[in-house]
Amino acid sequence: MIKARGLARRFTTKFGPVDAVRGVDIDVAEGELVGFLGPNGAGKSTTLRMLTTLLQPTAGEAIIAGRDLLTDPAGVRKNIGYVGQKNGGGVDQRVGDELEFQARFYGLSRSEARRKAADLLERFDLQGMEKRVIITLSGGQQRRLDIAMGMLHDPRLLFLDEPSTALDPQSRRNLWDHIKQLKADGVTVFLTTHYLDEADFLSDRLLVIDHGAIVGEGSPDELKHRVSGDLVVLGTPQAAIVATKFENAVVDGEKVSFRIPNGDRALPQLLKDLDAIGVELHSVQVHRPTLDDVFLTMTGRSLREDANAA
Ligand SMILES: Nc1ncnc2c1ncn2[C@@H]1O[C@H](COP(=O)(O)OP(=O)(O)OP(=O)(O)O)[C@@H](O)[C@H]1O
Repeated sequence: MIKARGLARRFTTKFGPVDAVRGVDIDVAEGELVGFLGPNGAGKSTTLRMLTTLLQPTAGEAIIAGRDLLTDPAGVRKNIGYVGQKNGGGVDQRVGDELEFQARFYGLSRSEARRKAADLLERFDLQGMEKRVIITLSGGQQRRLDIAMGMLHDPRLLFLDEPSTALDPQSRRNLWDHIKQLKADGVTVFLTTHYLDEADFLSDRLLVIDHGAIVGEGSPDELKHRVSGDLVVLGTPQAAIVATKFENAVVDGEKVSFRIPNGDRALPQLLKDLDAIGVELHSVQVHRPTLDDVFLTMTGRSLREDANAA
């Protein structure tokens, strides 16, 4: 669905050139839900704007939904949906009017537009809201309406830019369910996010971008396994002795922690070995690595801190 090679964008500013995206390769198969994860300023929006024809790349090429980005941008536009960070349509319009107006814009007849609007309102849990003025909808309802508008022409590939920004936790979960449903309906989804929980929950596969370059790729679980291993924390009065057995072990009073691959599977043998050398244990915990551990290992920075600072 997406095959991009060496896609790059340099901005010229009065302070000199800014290489926002430095030659990225992106492959997305039909039916995948791919998360594009990175901190603020990493180059997510710039990449997305290039993939959706809104911004001309300074180098590289791409085939999007079967069309050539450089030679057939109109063809790309016809075959994709794009939901930006601030869509909203005409905020002083009524929900139903706006959907029908946009549907007519895509060439649907009046009756087809009405049918399509009703269908999308139901699909995105907005039944009965036709007559509401858009600005009176809740944040979550407005986001769902934005996505409904992006789906008016039944694109097989949908781009979502930071879909759940500024939503409360309950609305975010609800929106995520709708995004998962799109995938279940066969739509290929490519979304940008700087939220670890969103990337983890939604993505079949993640592309991690930092400073305009892709620094990691894989399913959330693959990335977590590959980079950090599981964190094992043992409570024992002999913490210092246990620490000598593991590389990178950290002792904190009567606690010792260290990382090992597949901690849950390794643990039974490990406990037997410790017992054999007379180590007395009070508690045992295994923590699976988080995507933040992954990001920290890849870039030396915590994405959580970046996200909190945003
Ligand atoms: N029009 C522009 N002119 C100059 N620099 C730009 C322009 N647009 C983006 N940049 C710079 O390019 C880099 C990447 O920006 P981009 O908006 O793609 O990041 P992002 O990952 O989407 O961040 P955010 O999550 O904040 O939207 C940043 O350093 C940004 O300041």
